[in-house]
Amino acid sequence: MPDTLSYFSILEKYPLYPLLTFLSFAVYCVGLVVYRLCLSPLSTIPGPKLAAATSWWILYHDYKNKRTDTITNLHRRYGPTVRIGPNEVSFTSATAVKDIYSGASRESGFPKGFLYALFTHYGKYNMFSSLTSEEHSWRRRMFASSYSLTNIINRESKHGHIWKTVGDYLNYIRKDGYRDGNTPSYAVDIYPANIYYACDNITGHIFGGELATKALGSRIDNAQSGQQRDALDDWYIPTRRELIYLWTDFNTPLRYFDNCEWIVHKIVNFVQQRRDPDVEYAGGTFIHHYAYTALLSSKTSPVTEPTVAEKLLSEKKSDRVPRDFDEFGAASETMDHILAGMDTTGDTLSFLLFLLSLPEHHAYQDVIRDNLPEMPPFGQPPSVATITQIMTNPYVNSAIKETLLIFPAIPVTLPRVVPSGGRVIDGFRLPEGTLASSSVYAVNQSLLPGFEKNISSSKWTPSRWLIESDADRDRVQELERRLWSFGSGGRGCIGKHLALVEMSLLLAAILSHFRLRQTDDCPIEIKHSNWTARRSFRDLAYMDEFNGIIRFEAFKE
Ligand code: HEM
Repeated sequence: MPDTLSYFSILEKYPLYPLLTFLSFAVYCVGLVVYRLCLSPLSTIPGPKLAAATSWWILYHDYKNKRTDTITNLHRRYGPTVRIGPNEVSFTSATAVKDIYSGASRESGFPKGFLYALFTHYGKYNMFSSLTSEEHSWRRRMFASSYSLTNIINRESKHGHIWKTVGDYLNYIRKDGYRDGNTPSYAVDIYPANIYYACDNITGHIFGGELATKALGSRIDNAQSGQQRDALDDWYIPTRRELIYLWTDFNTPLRYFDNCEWIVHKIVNFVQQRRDPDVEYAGGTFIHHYAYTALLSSKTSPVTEPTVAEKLLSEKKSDRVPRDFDEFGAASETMDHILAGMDTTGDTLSFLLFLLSLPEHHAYQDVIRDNLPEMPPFGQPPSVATITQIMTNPYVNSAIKETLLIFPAIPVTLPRVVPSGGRVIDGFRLPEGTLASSSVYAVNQSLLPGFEKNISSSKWTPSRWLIESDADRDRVQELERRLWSFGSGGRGCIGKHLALVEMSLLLAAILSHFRLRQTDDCPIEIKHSNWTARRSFRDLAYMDEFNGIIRFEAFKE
C-alpha cells in the first residue's frame, strides 16, 4: 500500500517547506508593497505611504467612521489630489470633479462604485442605484422634466401642495409643540418635524396631494398620520447605515447581489402574489408598502396634475423603456425618490433652523424676516412671482446655501470607477478600475479661504453669499458654481430644485410667524437621543451638542 501523503509526511520529507511557504508569502507581500509604492501608475500621486501600501489603512478609517474627516485633512496637507488606497484616489479640484462626474456627454460621468447597489428596492434597480450610464440614462430621461425648476414652480402655483404642507407645519408647531403655561411659544423636536415635512412634500410631488403622506397630520384623521409618523421614526434606526463604506471595501456580497437581482425580485413577487393585495408591508417596510400601493392607486386615480407616478406609468407602456420594466421597477423609482428626498431635505432644514436659533444669529433672522414679501394664506397657491421672489431673496438664499456648504447632508465620498482604457485626471494617469472619487465635504471645505493652512473654519457665515461689490460678485459666482452639496453632472441630484423650493418656502413662512430661540429645559420626548446617533448617511457628527429642540416664539398667529 502506498504511503498516505499527509502534511506530516511532507514535512518529514521536506522540512524546509513551512519556511519556504512563509518566505514566498513574505516576498509576495514585499513585492506587492514595492509595486504599489514605486511602480504602480498611481505611485506618483501624493498621499500617506501607508495608504498607498495597503487598503487596510482606509479600511481602518472606514471602520472608525472617520473617512470623510480623514480625507478632508489629507487634502489640506497634500493638495487637491490624494491617494487614499492602493487603488483609490480622492480629488477636490474643479477640473477633476468635472471629468469624473460630468465627463463626456455620452458617458455622463464615470460609472458608480458598487456601494450604490445597496439602494435597490423590491429587488429592482432604480435611477440612483443603477451603476452604468446605459442602465441609468433611460431612467433619468423618464422624469427629468418633472424635477425642473420651471415645472416645480408652475405646478406649485397651480396646486400649492408645498405651501399647504408649510401651513401644516405651522399647525404642527402650534398643536404638537410644548407650550409652557400661557406663553405664545412652542418647543418642538424639529428633527422628526422636518422629516415629516420633507416626506409629505416628496410624496405629494410623486403621487399628487390626495395620495401623499400626511405625516404632519392636519388634513386627515390622526390615526393615519400617527401611523405614518411612527413608520418614519422607525425608519431612522441609528445603526442602519453605519459603516457604509465597509460595504464598498468588502464588495463581494454586493457583486453577488448585483448578479442575483432577478432572484430577489422573483422572491418578492412570489410573496406578493400570495398575499392579500391590501396587506401591509408589501416589499419590506411600511414605506415600501406605501410606495407600491400608492403607485397602484395612481393607475386608477383620475389624472388631475402631472405627477411623477403618472409619468412613470405612461413611460412604462412606451418603447422608450426596457420591456422588463414592471410595476416593481416603477415602485423602486418612487421609493428611491422618497428616501433620497426625505432625510437630506429634512436634515438640512434642521441644521438651518438650529443655526438661526443660536443667539449670534438672531440678528440674521431679523434681516431675513424684514426682507420677506407678502405671502398668501396657506389655502391659496402662491403665485409664480411670490415663489420666485422668495427663492431669489438674497437673505433666504444665503442662509440655505451656507448651510449646504458647511453642513452638507451627504458629506461622504461619492464613489466612481475609472472606465475601460483608463483616464488622465488632474495630470495623473489612472488605470481602468481605479476608484476615483470626491467627498462632498472635502470639496466644499476646499472652497473656503485658508483651507490648505487648516484655518478655514466651519463657522456658519451666511453673509459670505451676499453681493455688495463687484469683487463679491465674482467670488459668489465661483462659490455658486462650485458648491457641491447636490453633486454634479448626469448623476447629480435630480431633486435639487424641489428641495430648494421646499426649504425656501418653509423658512420664509416660519420666520414671518415665529422667532427661533434655543431652549434649555423642556419636558418633551426626544425621538432620537442626540444628533450623532441619527447620522443616517453621514460619518461626520454635526452639532452633536444639540438635542433637537427649538423654541418657536410666535409673534403672529
Ligand atoms: C438638501 C437636499 C438634498 C441633498 C443635499 C441631496 C444630495 C444629493 C447628492 C449629493 C446626490 C449625488 C449622489 C451621487 O452622485 O452619488 C444626489 C442624487 C440624487 N438625489 Fe438628491 N439631495 C437632496 C434632495 C433630494 C430630493 C428632494 C430628491 C427627490 C427626488 C432627491 C433625489 C435624488 C436622486 C434620485 C438622486 C440620484 C440621481 C441619479 O443618480 O441620477 N434628492 N442627491
